[in-house]
Formats: sequence, C-alpha cells, structure tokens
Amino acid sequence: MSSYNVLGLMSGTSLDGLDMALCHIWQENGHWNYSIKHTKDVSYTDKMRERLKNAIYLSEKDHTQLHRDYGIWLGEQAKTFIKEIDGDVDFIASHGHTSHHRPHDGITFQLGDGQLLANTSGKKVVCDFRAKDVSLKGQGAPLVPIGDKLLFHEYDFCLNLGGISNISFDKNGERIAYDIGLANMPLNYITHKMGLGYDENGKLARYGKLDHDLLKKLNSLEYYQLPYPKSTGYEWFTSKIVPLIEASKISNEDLLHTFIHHNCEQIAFAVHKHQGKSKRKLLATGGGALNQFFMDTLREKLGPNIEVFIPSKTLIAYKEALVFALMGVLRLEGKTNVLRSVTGATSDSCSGEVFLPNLD
Ligand SMILES: Nc1ncnc2c1ncn2[C@@H]1O[C@H](COP(=O)(O)OP(=O)(O)OP(=O)(O)O)[C@@H](O)[C@H]1O
Ligand SMILES: CC(=O)N[C@H]1[C@@H]2OC[C@@H](O2)[C@@H](O)[C@@H]1O[C@H](C)C(=O)O
Repeated sequence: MSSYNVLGLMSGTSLDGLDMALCHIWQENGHWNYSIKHTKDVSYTDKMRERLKNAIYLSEKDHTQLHRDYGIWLGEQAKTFIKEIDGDVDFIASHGHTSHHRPHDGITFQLGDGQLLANTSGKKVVCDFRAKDVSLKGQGAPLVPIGDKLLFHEYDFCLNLGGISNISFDKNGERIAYDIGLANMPLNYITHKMGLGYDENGKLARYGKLDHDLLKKLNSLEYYQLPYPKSTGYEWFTSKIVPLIEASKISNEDLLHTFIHHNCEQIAFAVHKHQGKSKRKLLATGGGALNQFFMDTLREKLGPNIEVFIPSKTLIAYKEALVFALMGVLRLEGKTNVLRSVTGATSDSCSGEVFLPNLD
C-alpha cells in the first residue's frame, strides 16, 4: 500500500494568498484515498500581491528575481507551518503562482523556484506541473481534473469557482474539463474598487439589478464560442473584461449582480450541454461556493435535475492544494498525472520537476 504525507501548496488566480494543506494520501485496492490533516492560509501583503499581479509586465531580470524571492518565501512559509503543526512531511508539492500562461505560444510559467523552495524548507519538492503538457501541445490547464477523477468520482460534475470557473466530468469514459469562464475575478475587481476585499456571501450583489445590455455583451464574448479543450486566465480578464467594466455606467452593486448572472448562465450552459436526461450531482468548490447569492443563482439557472453539493469549508478552500499533493504522489510513482483528454495534449503525461534540498 502506498502512503504519503504531502504538503500541497497552491496560489490561485484570486491572489488572496497561499493555501497550504498537509494531506495523507494513500492507495488501497487500486483506489486513491485522502485525508486533509492540517491547513493554513497565508494572506499576501499588499506589496506581495502587487508584485505577483504585475509579474506579467516585468523584465526578464526582475521576473527571475521574483521567481527566486517567491521560491524562498514559499520555503519559509512551508517550514514555519511544518514546525507549527509538528508535521511529518514526506515532500512538498507546489503549484506556484502562474505569471504567464499562453499555451498557444508554448508558454506557461509558475513562479516559485523549486530548488530554492527545497533548500529553504529542507524538503523534497515536486513543482512545475504545467510545462510538460504545454510542450506536448496541451493547454497545461486545468490540471485538477485528475484529482476529480481519482478522488471525487461519486460526482458527475466537479465545478471550481476560483478567479476563473472550471468544470470536469466524464464523457464516453474519458475525463473532459475546461475553463468555462469567469467566477470571482470580476467580482473581486469591483469590490477592490469599493475598498473591500470581497463581497461576503454576495450581499451587495443580491441587492443589485440585472443590466441586460452588459449581460448580452458578456455572453457574446468570443471565448465562450471556442470548443474545448480551452483555458483562460488573467490576460483574458484584463484585455476583454476590464474594459467592459470600466466603460459601464452602472452601480457597483448592479455590476456584481450582472456578473454573477453571467457566470451562472455560462456554467449552466456548459452543464446542460453535457447533462443527458437523468438527475446529476455537481460538487461545487473554490471560494465562490461560499458566496450565497452566487450559489442561489447557480441553483436557479441549473434547474431541479442538477443537485448541487457544497462540501466542508476545508475542502472548498483546499481542494486544489490537495490535488496538487496527489499529483506530486503520482509524479513520484511515475504515473499519469495530466490527462490529454482534458488538456488536448498529444499524450497523457507524468509531469512535474523534482528537487532535492541542497542543505550545504
Ligand atoms: N464568504 C465568501 N463570500 C463571497 N465570496 C467569497 C467568500 N469566501 C471566498 N470568496 C471568494 O472566493 C475567492 C477565493 O477563491 P479561491 O481561493 O477558490 O480562488 P483561487 O484558488 O485563487 O482561484 P483559481 O482556482 O481560479 O486559481 C475570494 O477572492 C472571494 O472572491
Ligand atoms: C494556468 C493556470 O494557472 N490556470 C489556473 C487558473 O485558475 C483556475 C483556472 O485558471 C485553471 O485553469 C488553473 O488552475 C487550476 C488549479 C487547474 O489547473 O486545475
């Protein structure tokens, strides 16, 4: 029986902070199992958030410096956390923070130097999970569907509502997944303008009104017409969505309300397209699952045939860190951890770079 204690590290597009989850992962009778033992979320300082957010505009020299600094910072956070929980950790699996993602140009880059992370934490590190898939002409994203398939197979659909929304499901025996479109990214952009972190439980959005004109513009964005596999991110948001927000004359509450409607319409459209006729189960995770108005609107748009499951707050917040921990295990066991059926790559891959700590 293989059994590992893995510290999964994830920094998502919402730029809230670093999610750390110490996970026990084991395989029994051919099935993978997990338990999340300890979690910690370290918020970014405003300075760190700005550095990560603007990484895309940095010169090569400054980008390299950030990659190194962030790798050391990740190592320090991991080391402190392991000490706090007196944890037994076999290795660290780190997603890092995506600074560039243009798979069509063969580019994806996650900040957080693996060697420096290993040296600072004193632990073996597996990281850089996206590059190999992109080199195989895949999207390099989403990667979490391997975890949906191996750990959450009782659900027909796994929906993640982070900065971006993505979905995964089985179709004709193959796992399919793609980024549907927007989730919290526009919501946070609007609340940040209001001087707020985020719209807790969607209270502001609930009292806004639907703007049909903006909804129509959003629903007709070209990205939604593209066939899967497809992935998107911050670059799309800044180039296509921010100008629509800035050009709009409606109140912030109306903007929040309209974006939630838009997000849910696109999610419902994706689910209905693949649903078949019988009742289906959908697992919703990511911070958006904690937004009550988002969930109410989603249930309304999905209709009675789709049962929406919202798991514990721990799983909502740390599922991605857990899945990167699993991906690290699969990498060390030489097993497939990135699926071509999801990313469109020429083959499945066993992806990730391994770094041993240099303790001299
Ligand atoms: N109680 C809440 N009410 C409303 N929104 C919330 C709540 N809790 C979290 N959120 C939203 O969820 C966001 C964080 O979501 P999450 O941590 O899943 O994103 P991420 O991992 O950074 O994104 P991605 O998966 O796209 O990389 C917050 O920025 C906020 O917008
Ligand atoms: C390139 C990149 O970092 N993509 C992220 C981003 O955030 C959400 C969505 O866009 C998803 O494609 C992906 O992250 C998750 C963890 C994934 O790969 O499954």
